[in-house]
Amino acid sequence: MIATESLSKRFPRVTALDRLSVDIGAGVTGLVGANGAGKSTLIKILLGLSPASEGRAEVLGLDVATRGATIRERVGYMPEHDCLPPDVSATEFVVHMARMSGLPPAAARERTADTLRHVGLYEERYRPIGGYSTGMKQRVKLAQALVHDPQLVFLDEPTNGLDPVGRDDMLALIRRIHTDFGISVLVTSHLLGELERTCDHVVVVDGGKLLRSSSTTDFTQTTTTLAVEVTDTDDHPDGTRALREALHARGMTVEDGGGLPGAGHILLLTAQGEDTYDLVRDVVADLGLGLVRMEQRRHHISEVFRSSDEERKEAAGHVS
Ligand SMILES: Nc1ncnc2c1ncn2[C@@H]1O[C@H](COP(=O)(O)OP(=O)(O)OP(=O)(O)O)[C@@H](O)[C@H]1O
Repeated sequence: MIATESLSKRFPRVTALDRLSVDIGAGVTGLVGANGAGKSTLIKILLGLSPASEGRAEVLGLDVATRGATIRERVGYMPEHDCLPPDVSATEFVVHMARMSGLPPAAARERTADTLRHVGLYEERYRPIGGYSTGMKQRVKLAQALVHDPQLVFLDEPTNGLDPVGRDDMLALIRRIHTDFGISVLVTSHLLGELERTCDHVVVVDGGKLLRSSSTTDFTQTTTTLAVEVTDTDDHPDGTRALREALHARGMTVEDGGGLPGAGHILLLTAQGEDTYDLVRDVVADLGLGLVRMEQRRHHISEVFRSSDEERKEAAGHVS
């Protein structure tokens, strides 16, 4: 769907993209990076709206440097910032955008009604956009990106400014764009957790460079770390501590489950094969504790950032 080869974009004071080479296939792909990482710049280059300084890129097999107009016919774009006219209704605006994309009047009206229904804006479609909530405005922006039935959509920070419920609704909607209509999605966010849940594939950029590109399942692959949680008992009012001490006594290295939900009651230890499970089970039973859970931990995407930060700090340390 998208391929870039050593793509760079330099502004006078900053390099927004730095020799980025990445291949993105069909499905829902998350483009994640902190503010200023170069996400919006990449989208503008892929749409043929902004020229690259170096390198090349293709979208749907079309060269972005020469085929921008054709790319924009086949790709929908939801920009990050508010860009909606306040005085017109969602219907008027989306019909206008459909006409701009080349749909005849009747088809534009029909597609607009269908798309607004799909994004959950049907009831309010004749009210002026100026009176809409942030969530409703985001849906109008999404509808105009979808109205001409594109093969691919670029969604730039679609959950920006939404409350947690609004975020979840938007993420579910994004997933359905692919499952219900077969449209592939490139969605940007600076929030890792939401991409972990929504995307098939995640591309991580940092300072305009590619940090990692892999399937979400690869990101969240299981580790050799076991998370163990036990109950307290009358004999052991702090069951977690009792277990930690007992495992220590058997030569195991045990850490507190710091960043995990319910932290404090969770112990982390490295599994040395199947025997570790049996050992933990036996120690828990000997102490008379209840075993709430014992599971292999999964990686979180945020760890990719943490380890790259650590690498940077380490590199800086070596220089100084
Ligand atoms: N037109 C421009 N002129 C000069 N610098 C720019 C321009 N557009 C972007 N930049 C700079 O390029 C870098 C990358 O910006 P970009 O908007 O692509 O980041 P982003 O990852 O989309 O972050 P955000 O979500 O905050 O928009 C930033 O340092 C930004 O200040």
